[in-house]
Amino acid sequence: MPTSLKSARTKSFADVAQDEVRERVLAIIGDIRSTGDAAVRTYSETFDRWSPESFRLSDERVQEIIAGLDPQVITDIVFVQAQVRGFAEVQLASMADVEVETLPGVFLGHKHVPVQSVGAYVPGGKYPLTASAHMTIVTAKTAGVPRVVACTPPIRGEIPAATVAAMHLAGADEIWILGGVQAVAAMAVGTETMSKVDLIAGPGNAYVAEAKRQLYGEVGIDLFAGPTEILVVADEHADPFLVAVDLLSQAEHGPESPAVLITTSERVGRETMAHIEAILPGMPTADYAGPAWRDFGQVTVVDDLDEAYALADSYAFEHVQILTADPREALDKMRNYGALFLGENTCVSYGDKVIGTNHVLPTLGAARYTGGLWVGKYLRTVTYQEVRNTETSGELGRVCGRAARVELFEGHARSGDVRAAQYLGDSYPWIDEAKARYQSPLEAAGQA
Ligand SMILES: NC(=O)c1ccc[n+]([C@@H]2O[C@H](COP(=O)([O-])OP(=O)(O)OC[C@H]3O[C@@H](n4cnc5c(N)ncnc54)[C@H](O)[C@@H]3O)[C@@H](O)[C@H]2O)c1
Ligand SMILES: [Zn+2]
Repeated sequence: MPTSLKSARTKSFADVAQDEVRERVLAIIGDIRSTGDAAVRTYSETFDRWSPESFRLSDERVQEIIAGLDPQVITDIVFVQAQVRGFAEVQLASMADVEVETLPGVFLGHKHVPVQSVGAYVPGGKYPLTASAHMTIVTAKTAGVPRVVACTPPIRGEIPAATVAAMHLAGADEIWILGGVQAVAAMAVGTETMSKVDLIAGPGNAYVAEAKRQLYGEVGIDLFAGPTEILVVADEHADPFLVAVDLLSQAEHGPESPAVLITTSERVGRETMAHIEAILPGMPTADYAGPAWRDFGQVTVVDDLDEAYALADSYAFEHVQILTADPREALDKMRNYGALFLGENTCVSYGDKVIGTNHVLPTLGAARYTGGLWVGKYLRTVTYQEVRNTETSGELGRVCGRAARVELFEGHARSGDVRAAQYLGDSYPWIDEAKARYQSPLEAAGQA
């Protein structure tokens, strides 16, 4: 039986705030839909105190911003983008186009066609999330998306220079300093200055994630990627100090970010909690990490690792870190997670910032039905068919006629009938009657 050493104060952020978020987002989208750029500007002023002449940066401005950066920042961006691109290319190569002959002369196939325009949302309200530019833009460009519009908010009234550099180096075609619902809505519905996109990708806070959710259908979205979540599965071999550091690394994203430890060792659970209390006071981002841990932090002791995996699966969390003697076991035993981090030599921060797997990942249980952002999310798998054998076409026509009439679809059935008649000589009274009633328009004109 699981024993709780620390439970969350409130069940989840979704339970406490979702209604308020939903209504506010609905109103903002409605305003942007009706008054376009004017509403975008008003909301940018209200939420970000940001109202430049143009929200879109010119190429010259982008070059100036890049020139002002420490060269090491650029070198690191280039390194990380190479990791993200390299892995995305391997994933792309795993997606073969197919064509198969299923019956004599029947050719069925699928192709992967890139989405033609993408809006990449790069968060930046609390932190300038430079790495999100690699994740959304490099991956879109690897998929072959021709137009990528990149949006990020100003941070405390300033343009986030490293993020702009990352957007440019990733291959963004347009760079806009615009955040929140106003950016997502402008990209989805279009305004006087923004031409709308086909799909919006990228993570964000509860408002951004909700805006994508509400606009889905009108525009494509990658997935529901809201406030960060971390869950650690640890056995008695885990180092409680490391567990504490890694839990706080994700709690710092914001006060609504849950951090959960499931362990087979009560000692590891208690020592981790004590380390967290000791680390927090000296942590510059304690204003976010502290409340996140206090309100949404959980520690549960279970009897064995199978119970730990089952409990972890029930959370379906974004990030799941396995700190056990045999971390790879989780690959076979776990089902619900956005990304797995196996063993103490890696961590969620590597996934977030450097290693090359995508950090845009499902939250709030979305891991039950989707993985994270990857090159495949920017591709549409479209099918085609061709029948090169008339006899097979006639035989399919007979089946089509019968199958469609079961559904009372006479029109569908007739498309099958005409082919069965033409290629196999079948006769259908409706064809004879329709042909008898037919009058050629040329003859009709001649008679008049
Ligand atoms: N799931 C993932 O893959 C993933 C990855 C990275 C980051 N994240 C999450 O992204 C989020 C980033 O959040 P952030 O806030 O720092 O940046 P953000 O860019 O997502 O949001 C900032 C914007 O929120 C808007 N906003 C702020 N308060 C508002 C209000 N009261 N009403 C309406 N709009 C408001 C503002 O317009 C601002 O531009 C974090 O929650 C982080 O955990 C998720
Ligand atoms: Zn993180």
